[in-house]
Amino acid sequence: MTMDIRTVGIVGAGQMGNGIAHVCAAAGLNVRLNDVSADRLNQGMATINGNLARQVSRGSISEDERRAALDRIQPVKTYEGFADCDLVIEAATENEEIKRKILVDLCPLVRPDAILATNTSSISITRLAAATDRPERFIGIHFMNPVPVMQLVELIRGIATEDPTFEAARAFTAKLHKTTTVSEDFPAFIVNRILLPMINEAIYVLYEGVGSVESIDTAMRLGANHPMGPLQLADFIGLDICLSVMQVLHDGLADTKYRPCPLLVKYVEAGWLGRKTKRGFYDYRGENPVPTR
Ligand SMILES: CC(=O)CC(=O)SCCNC(=O)CCNC(=O)[C@H](O)C(C)(C)COP(=O)(O)OP(=O)(O)OC[C@H]1O[C@@H](n2cnc3c(N)ncnc32)[C@H](O)[C@@H]1OP(=O)(O)O
Ligand SMILES: NC(=O)C1=CN([C@@H]2O[C@H](COP(=O)(O)OP(=O)(O)OC[C@H]3O[C@@H](n4cnc5c(N)ncnc54)[C@H](OP(=O)(O)O)[C@@H]3O)[C@@H](O)[C@H]2O)C=CC1
Repeated sequence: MTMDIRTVGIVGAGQMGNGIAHVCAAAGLNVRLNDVSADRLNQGMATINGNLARQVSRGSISEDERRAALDRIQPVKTYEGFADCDLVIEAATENEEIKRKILVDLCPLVRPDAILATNTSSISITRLAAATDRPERFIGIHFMNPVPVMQLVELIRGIATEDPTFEAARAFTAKLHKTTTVSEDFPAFIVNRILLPMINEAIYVLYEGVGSVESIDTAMRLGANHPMGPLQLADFIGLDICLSVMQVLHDGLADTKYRPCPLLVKYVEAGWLGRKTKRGFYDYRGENPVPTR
């Protein structure tokens, strides 16, 4: 019988973690949300509240539904708070060492039958599974940003992932009214294998002086009907994540076509990570975003 996921733990209350918490709570699931500091947790809860309030003001949910969803999310300071979870999703920083440490620390504190998942954008599911005590109950559940809006979730099995784990993950994403696609466990899976080289190429176009930030974004918005220009999207995703995905592609596929653009490296080294640090290819500190090149 397929495991019924009712209580979900989430590690990381950043833009993805809080988005996943939002959609789970809105779908009636109980959520336990964890992050490294009380500050980060409070920021995550405030973002969820803001996004739910916007849904109320647009009439897509009622005030009672907003309050009920918020009440279903319990911030937890330690992994002991995950003791009653059926599923725990790791959605922390895109860094393999950090993710492995989280998984190692988590395992003794969650139920032996609980499923563990990662929202990684690019890292091998099989390698992350090997850091756990239950590779057969480990899977990639890759949400897209912004989670409350984007329809797709990629499911990625590691080499050891068993069928009941896959079926439980599929039933869970169906409860969230998302559409799933299945990807094999290759670097960056399907969406990011295609999307991130396009973004990296846009940064090369900027680096080589072919166009300005504004002309590149306008070209792709109006010339290819993309909802956001590639540099605007890079800032939205986070330049640290973009760089990390390109590094995983470059290392994992050993092809120079995936070489991260040196300008992307420079922005990340400067701490200009996009919207989350208020500066990236655009400066967000004023009323309207201003291109930084
Ligand atoms: C890196 C990875 O591993 C994988 C990835 O996720 S790659 C990134 C994938 N995402 C994309 O490519 C996003 C591209 N951009 C878009 O689709 C659109 O610009 C967008 C949906 C983000 C915003 O669309 P828009 O029409 O400009 O915005 P707007 O009209 O203000 O909002 C549309 C809806 O989105 C919601 N929304 C917008 N931004 C949001 C956010 N950050 N969080 C939550 N909800 C948001 C709004 O509340 C609104 O909801 P309702 O329809 O229920 O009222
Ligand atoms: N951004 C995107 O568009 C998408 C990202 N993803 C993936 O989702 C994951 C999260 O990304 P995103 O939400 O954007 O990143 P963010 O940087 O917004 O959030 C990551 C959060 O994890 C926290 N964190 C770091 N270490 C730990 C830890 N040991 N325990 C608990 N929390 C921790 C960070 O805290 P602090 O900042 O204090 O270190 C931060 O609050 C990544 O794997 C990313 O690749 C997937 C799809 C889309």
